[in-house]
Amino acid sequence: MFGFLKKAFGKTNEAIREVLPEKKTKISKEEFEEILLEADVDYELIERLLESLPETITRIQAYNSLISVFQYRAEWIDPNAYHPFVEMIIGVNGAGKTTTIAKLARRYQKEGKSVILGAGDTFRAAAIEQLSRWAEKLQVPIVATRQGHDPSAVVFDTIRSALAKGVDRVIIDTAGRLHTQTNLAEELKKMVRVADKALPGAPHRKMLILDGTQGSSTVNQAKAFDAMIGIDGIIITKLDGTAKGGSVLSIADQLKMPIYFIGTGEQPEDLIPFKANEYVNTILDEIFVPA
Ligand SMILES: Nc1nc2c(ncn2[C@@H]2O[C@H](COP(=O)(O)OP(=O)(O)OP(=O)(O)O)[C@@H](O)[C@H]2O)c(=O)[nH]1
Repeated sequence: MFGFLKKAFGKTNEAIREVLPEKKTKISKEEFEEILLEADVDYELIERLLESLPETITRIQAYNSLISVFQYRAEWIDPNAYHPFVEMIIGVNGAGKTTTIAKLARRYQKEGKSVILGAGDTFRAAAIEQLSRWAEKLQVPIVATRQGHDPSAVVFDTIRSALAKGVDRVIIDTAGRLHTQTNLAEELKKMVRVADKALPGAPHRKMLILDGTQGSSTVNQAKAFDAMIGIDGIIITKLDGTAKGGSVLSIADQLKMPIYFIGTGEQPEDLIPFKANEYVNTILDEIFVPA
């Protein structure tokens, strides 16, 4: 797992090495500040972190400082607590929703769970096609209608089909953009209401997909979606292709929501559970000489 994370943060680690060509046992406050800036951590957060640190910083001190960002109370949702477990995948177009749905489906299959997909982005024909292709590749059933049809009908049919067939996990795609933001909010709210009608309590998890290459600016997107329907958790994609790995800290700090997974590539296997301690250690391994 550690190796996977290292690979995912390759570009961020390169950026750190530019600031600090050689690993050290202690670093100065200025060096720590520069490293965090280079990794795209929000400046206001950096200032806060530096405030409580001494002029020269050891690994333990840096660890305690960075890990503190993740120490907020958040409710973690366990898919195994529900049958079927219904999950809605939310986010702007291009964030990586479709690919992430494929990754989740593959992951659940590996856990021995049966999966059904719902093609709830009926705004774009391409989205329906793309998800259908993944369904075929992964050999999972999919409920899809034609472009322009009501996505809430897809939600209802997908959940009912899961109930009828005893499927374990339901993953529903949603539109990332409609003609107006108000339309999008109304559509997402209706999808949530209809899910609850099909199965009281559903959807159990509304998962937001954030594009890691967009850095800390994704925080505003997240707040907008959270205001619309309430977000239960986050997946950050494309961290493998960017030096902005530090944005995870800003996202955690500002949203205080569970970060469930990070996307580390374009293949269905490229999804790893996010663990704050591994993340912090991956960054610190690049700064400090091994103890
Ligand atoms: N390197 C990398 N690429 C990713 C990752 N996740 C998604 N992508 C790529 O990002 C692009 C957009 O992903 P999609 O899954 O199509 O995104 P979407 O949010 O469904 O976007 P639309 O299809 O435009 O709605 C694709 O080329 C994916 O292969 C990731 O974790 N790492």
